[in-house]
Amino acid sequence: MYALQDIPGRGTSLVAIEKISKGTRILSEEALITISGPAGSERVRKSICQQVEALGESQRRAFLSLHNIHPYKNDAEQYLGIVRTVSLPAEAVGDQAAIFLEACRINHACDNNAQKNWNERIKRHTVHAMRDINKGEEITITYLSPLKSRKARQSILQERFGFTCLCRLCSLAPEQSQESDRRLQEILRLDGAIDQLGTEGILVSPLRTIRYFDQQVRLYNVQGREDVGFADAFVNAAQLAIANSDLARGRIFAERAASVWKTTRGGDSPQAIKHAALARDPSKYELYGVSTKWKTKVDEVPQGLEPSDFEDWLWKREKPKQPGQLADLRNRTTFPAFIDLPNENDVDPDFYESSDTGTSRPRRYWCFLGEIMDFATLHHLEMEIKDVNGGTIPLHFYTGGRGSELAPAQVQRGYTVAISYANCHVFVYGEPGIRHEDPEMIKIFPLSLDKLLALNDQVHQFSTELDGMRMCHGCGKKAASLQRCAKCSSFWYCDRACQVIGWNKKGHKADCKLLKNPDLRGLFSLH
Ligand SMILES: C[S@@+](CC[C@H](N)C(=O)[O-])C[C@H]1O[C@@H](n2cnc3c(N)ncnc32)[C@H](O)[C@@H]1O
Repeated sequence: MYALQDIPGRGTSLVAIEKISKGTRILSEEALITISGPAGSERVRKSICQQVEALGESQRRAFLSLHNIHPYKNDAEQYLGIVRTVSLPAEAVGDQAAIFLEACRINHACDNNAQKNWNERIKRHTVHAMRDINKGEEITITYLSPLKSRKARQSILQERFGFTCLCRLCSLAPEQSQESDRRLQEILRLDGAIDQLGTEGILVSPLRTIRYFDQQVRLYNVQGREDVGFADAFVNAAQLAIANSDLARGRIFAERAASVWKTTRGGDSPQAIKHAALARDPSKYELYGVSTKWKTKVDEVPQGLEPSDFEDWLWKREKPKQPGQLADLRNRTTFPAFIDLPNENDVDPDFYESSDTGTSRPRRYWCFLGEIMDFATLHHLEMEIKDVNGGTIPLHFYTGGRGSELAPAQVQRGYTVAISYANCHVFVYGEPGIRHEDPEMIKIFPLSLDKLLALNDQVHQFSTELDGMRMCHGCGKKAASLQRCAKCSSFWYCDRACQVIGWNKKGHKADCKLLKNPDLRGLFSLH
C-alpha cells in the first residue's frame, strides 16, 4: 500500500503506491522500544539504552536511522534524541510512548489524510486513511492536537520538530486561514461551554446542549476533519439523547460515532466496539432514563424524509416560523428558559454573529419570559423571577431610572415579565441572574406565566387555520366560514350565540382584554 521514500526537504516518509480508500488500515505495528514515564529521567534513559542494546543488528540499524533533531555526544544521548523526536503514544490514557519503525517515519500535515492511534485491544499502533489517498500522495498524520490556530501550530512544530509546515491548511490565503482558525477556536469554545454546563446541560437544558453538538459537527464538516473530536460530538449527542430517554436518536448518534471510530481507528478498536454495542441496545447506557424529557422508542424514526429534513429531526432543530404563522410561546428557541440564555461574556453562536466591525450582534430574536415572585427597591428595583423551568433567578434593574420607568401598578407579584435579548449575568454577590439595562427591552403582562402559556395554547388552537378551516371557540366545530372576534381578532365563532358562550363560559371576556394589548399581540407575531 505504501513505500518509504525520501522527499526533498522532508526526510524519509511514507508514500501511497496505490489508491488507499477512506477507512483502510494502512499499518498496524508492534512497538520496538517502549518508554514508560518522562524521557529525561535516569530510569527511562537506562531502560532505553538496555532495550536498544538488546536489539538485533538490523533492527538496531533501523532504530539509529530514525530522525533526530537533538544534538548528541554519546550513544545514550543519541538514543534519547531519537525517542524525543519520533516516539508515539502507546497507551490510551497515560504517558507510555513507544518507537515503531514504520509509523515513526510518517510526516506531519495539519490537514493530515491519516489518523494514528494506539489500539489498546490489539496492543498495536494503527494508522487509518481519514479520506481517500491517491497513488503517489504522501501519507500524513498530525503531531498536534488538531484545534490549534495556524500561528500556534507553526510555533510548536518549529520548536519541537524543527520544521515549517507547508500543508494546504497552513498555505491558505490570510482571510481563509483566519476563517479556519475561527472555526477551530469555535469548536474549542463550544467544548468549554459544554463542560461548563456539565450534568445540568444533559438534564436541565438538553436542547441547548444538543445545539452545541450540532454546531460542532457542522464546523467539523466545513473544516473537512473527521477525527476524534468529530466522533466525540456524536458520542456526546448519543449520551445526551439516551439520558433523556430518546432511544431513537440515541441509536443513530451511536451508529454515527461507531462509524467514525471504525474509519479512524478500525472496527477492532475499543471505541468502535463500544459504540457499535450502544447502537445495538442504547438502553444499556448507564444514564438511560435519568430524564424522560425526550422519550422515544428505538424505532420511532421518521421515514421518507429528505436528508436535510432528517438532520433537522435528528438534531431537534426548530424550523423558523413561516410568515403569518403565530409564534409559540412554548418554543424554547425563541422563548428560552434562564439556563438557555447566552452568557453575557461569551459570543454564543446560537444567539450572536460577528459583524464586519468585529463586534457581535444578535443573529435572531429571543425573549425571556418569567413570573414576578417578589420585588423590592433598595438602591434599584430588584425582582425574583420564576422561569419556564420553575427555577427562580434575580432580575436587577440597572436602567437610567433604576427601575422607576415602570409604573408601580405594573410591578405586581404574579405578573409576567418579557425581556428581549436577555443575557445571563454573573453578579458579584448572589446567584446568576439578569442585569437589565435598557428600559425599552422589557414588558410586563398582568397574568401569571402559567396563564400566559395556557392562553398561548388557546390562541394556537383557535386562531390557526388548517386546510382552510378554523375551530369555533364557542362550540368547537370546524368550519371555513367563521367570524373573528372584532375586539382581539384572535378567536373565531360560528355566530353570535357561540360568541356569547365563548365570552361568558369559556373565559374570553378576560382573555380578550389581554389579547387587545398590542405588546402581547406583538409576542405572537415574533420571528
Ligand atoms: C517523526 S519524524 C518523521 C519522519 C522523518 N521525515 C524521517 O526522515 O525519519 C519527524 C521529522 O520529520 C520531518 N517532518 C515531518 N513532517 C514534516 C513536514 N510536514 N515538513 C517538513 N518536515 C517534516 C521533520 O524533520 C520532523 O522533525
